Amino acid sequence: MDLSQSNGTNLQIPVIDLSHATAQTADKLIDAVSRYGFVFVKGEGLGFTSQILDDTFALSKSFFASPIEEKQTCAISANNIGWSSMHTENLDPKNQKRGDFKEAMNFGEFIDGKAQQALAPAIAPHETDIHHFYDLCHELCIKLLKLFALGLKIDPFKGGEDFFASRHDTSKGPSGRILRLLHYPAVGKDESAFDNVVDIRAGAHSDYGSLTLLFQRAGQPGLEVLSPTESWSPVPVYPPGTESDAFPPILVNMGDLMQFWTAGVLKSTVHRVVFPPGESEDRYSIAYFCHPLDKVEIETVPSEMIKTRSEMNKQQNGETITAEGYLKKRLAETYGWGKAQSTL
Ligand SMILES: O=C(O)CCC(=O)C(=O)O
Ligand SMILES: [Fe+2]
Repeated sequence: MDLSQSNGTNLQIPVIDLSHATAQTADKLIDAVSRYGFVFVKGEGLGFTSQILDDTFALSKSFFASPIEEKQTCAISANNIGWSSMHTENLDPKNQKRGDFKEAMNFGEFIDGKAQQALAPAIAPHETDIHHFYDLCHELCIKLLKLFALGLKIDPFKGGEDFFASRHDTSKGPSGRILRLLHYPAVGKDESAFDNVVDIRAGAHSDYGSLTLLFQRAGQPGLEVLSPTESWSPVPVYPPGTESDAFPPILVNMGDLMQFWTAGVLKSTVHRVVFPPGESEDRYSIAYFCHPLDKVEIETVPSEMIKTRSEMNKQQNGETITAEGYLKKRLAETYGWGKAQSTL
């Protein structure tokens, strides 16, 4: 099978309304992420509004349109935060010679309301807004983590609903979470080097953390998910039934750490971003990569649904790994970063 081609089949990723979440909502979520690794969520009370999304995307657009010298003032550092220019990141080094044709701005954790890296002039005046967006993303992740724990029927005497959420409680310590603005520029028709070939903009990969939130824009599709039959399925921006919503539902996917933690019960699915040939509009997206606290030990989840498969979680030497150790290992594998500090 030619994995570079899209086959056009839609995966029908479920859309779940979190407005009045119950145990039944939790079961539906678990069903979706154990099947697809992806789920759309929407609902009242999540804090996201059309205005907030429009403003954050407008900020992203103005940052990426800034002169290169300004963007270079916040160039990416070895701890994975800052601006990465076109072709810097190669998410699929086995199959791609060149890095992805995209640029990104990664924000690490805010400390006392301050970003931990330099901010370019387009962003500096909006530090508080970015911080607010960051917080909304984290609150949604906590809500989802509680529902996952509920759906997995985690032993109430061993953390119950709070099992995952308490391990992501950022008031207790640092974590590797990242808010990422992404820009995929359109390539003019005459310059297109991609005629008749799929123009892959984010190489095939799975995410590293516990879960990822993805915000897409109307009219800017491109995400594809590798289906269990090993074909690429496009993910719509507005899945069926949401077409008249004020803004697209938020796409949630599991990261590799969550798959590892739940012994494969919750799936981390390979995905990529492709650009339609001749598309003249740039694509912008925003991702929030949620991670447990650095010092959290990724120990067996006390759930009967997971126990049977949990022995896979032991490292070869029988010790558990921390969230920080896991992330460093993955970054070192991809970028050759932090090898010296890696705990593995
Ligand atoms: O831009 C997108 O839609 C997806 C980006 C992505 O998968 C990533 O940055 O990990
Ligand atoms: Fe991703």
